[in-house]
Amino acid sequence: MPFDSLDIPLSAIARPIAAEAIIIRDGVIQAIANERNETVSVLCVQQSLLLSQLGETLRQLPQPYPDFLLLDERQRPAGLVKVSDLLNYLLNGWQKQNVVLHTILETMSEAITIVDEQNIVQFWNHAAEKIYELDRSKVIGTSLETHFARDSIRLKDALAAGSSFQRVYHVPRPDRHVLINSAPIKQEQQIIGAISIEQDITELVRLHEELTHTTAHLHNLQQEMSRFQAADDPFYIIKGHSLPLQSVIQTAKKVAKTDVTVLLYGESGVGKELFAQALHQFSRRQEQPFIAINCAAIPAALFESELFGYQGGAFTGAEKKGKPGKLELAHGGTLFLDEIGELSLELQAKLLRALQERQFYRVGGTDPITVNTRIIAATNRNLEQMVERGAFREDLYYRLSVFQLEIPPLRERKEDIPELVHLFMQEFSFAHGHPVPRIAPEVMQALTNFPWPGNIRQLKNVIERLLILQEDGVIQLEHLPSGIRLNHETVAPPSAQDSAFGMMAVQPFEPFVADPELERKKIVAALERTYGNKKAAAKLLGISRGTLYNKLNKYGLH
Ligand SMILES: Nc1ncnc2c1ncn2[C@@H]1O[C@H](COP(=O)(O)OP(=O)(O)OP(=O)(O)O)[C@@H](O)[C@H]1O
Repeated sequence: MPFDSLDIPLSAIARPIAAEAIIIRDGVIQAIANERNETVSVLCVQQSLLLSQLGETLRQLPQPYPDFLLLDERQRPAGLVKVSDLLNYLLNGWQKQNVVLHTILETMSEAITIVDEQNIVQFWNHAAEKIYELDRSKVIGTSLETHFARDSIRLKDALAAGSSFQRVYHVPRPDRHVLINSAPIKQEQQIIGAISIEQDITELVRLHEELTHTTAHLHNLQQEMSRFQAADDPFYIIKGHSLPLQSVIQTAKKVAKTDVTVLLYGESGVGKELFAQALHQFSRRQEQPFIAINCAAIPAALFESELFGYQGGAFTGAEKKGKPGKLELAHGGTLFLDEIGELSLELQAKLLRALQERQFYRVGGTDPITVNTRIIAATNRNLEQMVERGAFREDLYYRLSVFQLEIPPLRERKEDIPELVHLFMQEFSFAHGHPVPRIAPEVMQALTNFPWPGNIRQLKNVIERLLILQEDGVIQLEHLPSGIRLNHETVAPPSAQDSAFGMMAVQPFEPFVADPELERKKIVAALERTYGNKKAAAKLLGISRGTLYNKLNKYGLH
């Protein structure tokens, strides 16, 4: 039997028959004599018979079925078709077709499910086993509802409504995205089951999400670039769109246009120097020098000559013709006094005098020097407390803090972290000649939850380290410094503020969640976040894979 034929070529099965064995009455063939010369009733049929006709034909006959007398085109006897031969032929053909059909279904990369009219699974192919991680031995003969949430079974629609649908996007489980083709299986207008063919597009969805992410990032970069090209906003070097940071920037822009002395407050590494530079660039003095001096880095003995300069021959080792100090070099521009809290009381007095009188003397000099220099100072110390303790002069404090700008630490503007991470990742990748690696979601989560005592400087260092340690273009949790990993493992439950931004869709897991609905949601979110990868989801949730499987069972999340 050809694989695709529904015709039964009767002549191929027919046995030869002698003309004298045929019994004709009233000109009509009535019967034949068999080998033992007994009379046997026959059914006269044409050369070939459609399978559908065969069923119909047999149904009209008495049982046991008679043999067939085959007629040729001119209605002359052409041979005898024995019912047993016909059954053998049909059985053989059915077996062949069955094997072919099975091979086709098993070779397909789509998940194929066939249910009967009771929604009991009759067929479950290899691709379905793989996609749903369910062995056929567990599925065949059971209801789909034992494995999938009731309202996620689209086959039921095909069964109930008897309608077909094509390429319907569906999420049968939190970790799976499929396109379904489904149709009822009908036999003579009666629905006897349904079939669904599901194409797994999980990977496609994941890639698409990544692409959207990358495109959004590219878009941000382009925006930044255009701002850079416009070169009209010196504050663009200060990255971050959080409200606390943006509000400091707005205030800084206002004070930048004046000549007022500014005191920048903030923890180490928050970007005080960046602010000082931007303040200068945004001021009328932008064409004039910006000179920075770190009060902590210069030994007290040298500080005075650094700040005020010295006269030729003022002391041994000094240049003959003398040297201008930073205050003088910054004339017309800005002098940035970093770490002002480290200045000794003696030097504080000297600095105060210079600021008050707007003139000073070089070390060993006798001629007063008058300068027009704007002062911006910065500190990570609490100067008010230092004043109370007598470690900082009160008059200098008031002189410097005409306008105070407090730069918030990174932990108070966590929403800036993903942006900064991506930015530094790009910068360092470029510098090291690497392609930009991908960051596993749990890494971003760990970075965002870390309190960053060293602020942006520390974050920058960590990113550079990650870039060196990354493997295969992906940064994983194990690449993080142990302190950050430890914090990630023990971090407190999410605050309302944390969940305000998308990167934090999944929050660290609390092992004993009292509210099962909340626990269920967390698990679903983790599976979505990890595209159904249970190992990664368990890691993200901070539980073992076994516990995750137990919980999936408990919540029916299959
Ligand atoms: N908002 C920001 N965007 C991009 N880079 C930043 C930002 N803030 C700080 N940085 C970077 O972080 C590092 C530390 O910044 P900066 O030196 O300005 O901090 P600081 O507050 O002056 O530190 P310290 O008090 O220790 O002197 C620098 O490399 C700086 O470029």
